[in-house]
Amino acid sequence: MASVLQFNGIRYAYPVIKWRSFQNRPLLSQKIGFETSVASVSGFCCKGSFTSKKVAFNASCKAVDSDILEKNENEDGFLSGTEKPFTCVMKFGGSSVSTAERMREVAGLILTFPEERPIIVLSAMGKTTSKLLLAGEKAVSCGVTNASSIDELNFIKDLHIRTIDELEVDRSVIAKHLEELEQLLKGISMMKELTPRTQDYLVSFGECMSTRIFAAYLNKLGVKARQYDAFEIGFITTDDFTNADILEATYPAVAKRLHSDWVSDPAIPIVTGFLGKARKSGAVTTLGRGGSDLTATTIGKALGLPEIQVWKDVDGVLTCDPNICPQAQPVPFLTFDEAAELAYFGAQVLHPQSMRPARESDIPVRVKNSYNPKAPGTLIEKTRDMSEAVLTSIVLKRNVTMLDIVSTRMLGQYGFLAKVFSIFEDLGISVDVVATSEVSISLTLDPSKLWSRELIQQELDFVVEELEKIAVVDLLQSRSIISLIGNVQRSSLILEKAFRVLRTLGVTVQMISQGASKVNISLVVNDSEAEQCVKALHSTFFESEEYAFGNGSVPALSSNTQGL
Ligand SMILES: Nc1ncnc2c1ncn2[C@@H]1O[C@H](COP(=O)(O)OP(=O)(O)O)[C@@H](O)[C@H]1O
Ligand SMILES: N[C@@H](CC(=O)OP(=O)(O)O)C(=O)O
Repeated sequence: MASVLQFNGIRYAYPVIKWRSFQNRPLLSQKIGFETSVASVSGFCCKGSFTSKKVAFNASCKAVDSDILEKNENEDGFLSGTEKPFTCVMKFGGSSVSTAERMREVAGLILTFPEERPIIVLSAMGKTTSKLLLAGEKAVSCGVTNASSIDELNFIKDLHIRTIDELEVDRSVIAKHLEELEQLLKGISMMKELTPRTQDYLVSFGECMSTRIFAAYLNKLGVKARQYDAFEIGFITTDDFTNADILEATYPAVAKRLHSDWVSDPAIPIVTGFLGKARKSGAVTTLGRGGSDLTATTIGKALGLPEIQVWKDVDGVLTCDPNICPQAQPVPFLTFDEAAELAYFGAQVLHPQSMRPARESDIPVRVKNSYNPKAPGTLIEKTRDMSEAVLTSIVLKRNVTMLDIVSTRMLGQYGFLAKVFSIFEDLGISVDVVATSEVSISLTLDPSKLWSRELIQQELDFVVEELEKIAVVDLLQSRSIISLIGNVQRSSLILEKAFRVLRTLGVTVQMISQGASKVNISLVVNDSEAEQCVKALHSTFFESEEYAFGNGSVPALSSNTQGL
């Protein structure tokens, strides 16, 4: 028996007989500790319920015919030449591949699952991206003669050459990139200018080098791997340098390229995270800091994969940033909406846009710890049991600008709101949190937009000037947004508890907003008080005895993880 799915014009045949024979084999998920998730993934690996479950993984996949290729099956029950090449995408962040030792461990982790055929997405090694950005800034003012001795350049060279030597792969793998990187910094110092376009090209060296080293290392181990620069294989983006959006054309292009290469010469793809190619200019773009998560979910959607894994240096998505609350605990389950909101409101652990492709194609995302693979991690899916859920996570976004805008009643109510938002639209500024009354609006401006567009005081002054034509405006800087992500159906309970905490601390909440997403309540406070508030809120919601996730306990470790 075989099933055939059609996706992006490619027909995939699934070996149902073979898959059924996997029934007694530990699943990937079990092996790395996803015990309670087995119910959600069992459909794609075995149980004979393949046809319906598998199709459900990707709405774009279309069941074409279930028996038509039956006669083409080989002895194993596999269809020769039409087997679906990849079983998951695994993204490893900078912290997972920061040294030669870490690269060895990640390779070992991948090889723990010989039955899987993953696509690997890698970020730049460790803090390479931040160092490249700093090197670029220094190059602008250091003078051509000093460009070669910029500290960050030498740090990056040392790190990569040391890694190559320790992994015993050939230095030639990245020699050209190191040479070109130095030339580029000299060019920047000559021009005394670093445009967003050049900046993206500059930081692309990080991912281009880490993937080349890792692919060479796998090949040295005898595991056939092929390196890919995302901007060469169909990642098409807008021309918004430093924060580009992925365009729809990416999905079929990437699927076609990875699939056809596999068919002609099977090898594990090692793809650069974070990078794309601008549709109009053809230049290299980046997807915003942390963008490799988005690369991974884009590949997951493009190929209709059953699972997307993002491997980090923490035990999953936590109840709070562990740098603020060291007692933060992993959240076992999240919905796409919760994860997106959490990321959007500042949790560094996931890229804000990364949930979109996964949600659109309904592919589960797992957040795992490459330093602690036995930890169950976080499973992100479309829905979860919210019956007892209260609060999932607390997120802090600092350095926010807030505007209080009070109408001078020159316009009617709807005219007033429309005019205010058209001013922001014209200036291309995103608004984060909004609270309105008939004659006034309080809102916060998205700080990431401010950074990426270098929205300086002058531009803020211009916004105020425009708004002052119709309103009295108060510009309030150094504010923080505390986002309470959870079950907003229980907002009374959340707010009652939260305000008790804030009253005890003597903190005044300057704005409150309950998002239409129904998973987020945002509170605006002064920057100087924010961290103390988050700690106290975390202690009340997550460290007291009455706390429970309300969605089942953290999945217990599977006995199959013992070998890891
Ligand atoms: N709610 C949260 N849950 C987990 N980690 C968080 C959270 N908020 C902030 N973080 C930080 O995010 C880091 C992981 O994200 P990131 O550095 O982008 O990982 P990677 O580089 O491995 O992709 C953690 O080390 C942690 O310090
Ligand atoms: N290297 C890029 C992209 C990325 O996703 O990195 P990480 O996975 O380490 O967050 C950055 O630092 O932003």
